[in-house]
Amino acid sequence: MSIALPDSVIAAEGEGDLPVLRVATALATGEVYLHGAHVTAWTPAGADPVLWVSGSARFGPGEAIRGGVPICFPWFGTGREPGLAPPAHGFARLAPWRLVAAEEHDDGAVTLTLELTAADVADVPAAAAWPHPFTATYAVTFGRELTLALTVENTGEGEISYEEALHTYLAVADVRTTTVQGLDGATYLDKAADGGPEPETQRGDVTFTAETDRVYDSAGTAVVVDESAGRRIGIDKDGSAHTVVWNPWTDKAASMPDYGDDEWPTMVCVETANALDAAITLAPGERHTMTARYAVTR
Ligand SMILES: O=P(O)(O)OC[C@H]1O[C@@H](O)[C@H](O)[C@@H](O)[C@@H]1O
Repeated sequence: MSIALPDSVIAAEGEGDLPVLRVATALATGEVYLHGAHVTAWTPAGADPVLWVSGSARFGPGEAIRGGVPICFPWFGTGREPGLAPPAHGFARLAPWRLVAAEEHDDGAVTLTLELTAADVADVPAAAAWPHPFTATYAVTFGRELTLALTVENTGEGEISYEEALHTYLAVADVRTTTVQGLDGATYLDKAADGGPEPETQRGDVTFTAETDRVYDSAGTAVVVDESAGRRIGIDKDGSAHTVVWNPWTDKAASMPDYGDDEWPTMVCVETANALDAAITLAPGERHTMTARYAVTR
């Protein structure tokens, strides 16, 4: 099925010859690859790019793009059961999503809707580990705000359970002078700590002085305060019990082949997620939507 595109959207060949949709409106520009339904760019008019993509990112079948907004589904990290990973973070970011709708709204914002079903992942090797019927629908709205809404429907006859994250890589001038507000008092699991899985409690704003890899119990708004750039990125959300904050710092950066050794100061991931004990369980016919909205302010 070919979908009619508004004038503000073009279909093109992107990096690695992968199909990409590029949006250009008076409000913003943006880009989404069908591979992984991966949003790789969003730049509101008059602003600097908000999403970060590594200069070493790999674009190709079987590769997850390093940067932008990878979709983690139906597991997060290594998942809650043995036998899911590798790959980390599920198969959705490796899968061929389909464009099912493209709409320009009266205010000039553009929504691209992509879909992935169990049938679409028949040839994705990692999907064999989670053999459940589902339909995932991802509505991406590029405007003065970026809105990402991931809906998963259980189309089978048994219960399904999954984890999910919108693993957003945000561009910052210097992570060492960046803070994340909104998580004060939240408990978190520190995946970077040697001390084990005991939850800790956030005191004040999150600052970055070492590898940071934390899953916060937080359903509320977070704000990335990028002091050196003089801008703030607000992340408002619905249907999400966790906020994950990640920066690999030096050693982990050096260990990743698709991430430049010196790139770590220029990004921070603030992820809208339902992981671990907040995994979503759906009865047959049920659906769940997780939404993240990003806005830039000075
Ligand atoms: O390298 P990946 O699979 O894209 O994952 C990047 C990071 O993603 C984060 O969400 C995880 O908490 C980290 O542990 C992980 O290292």
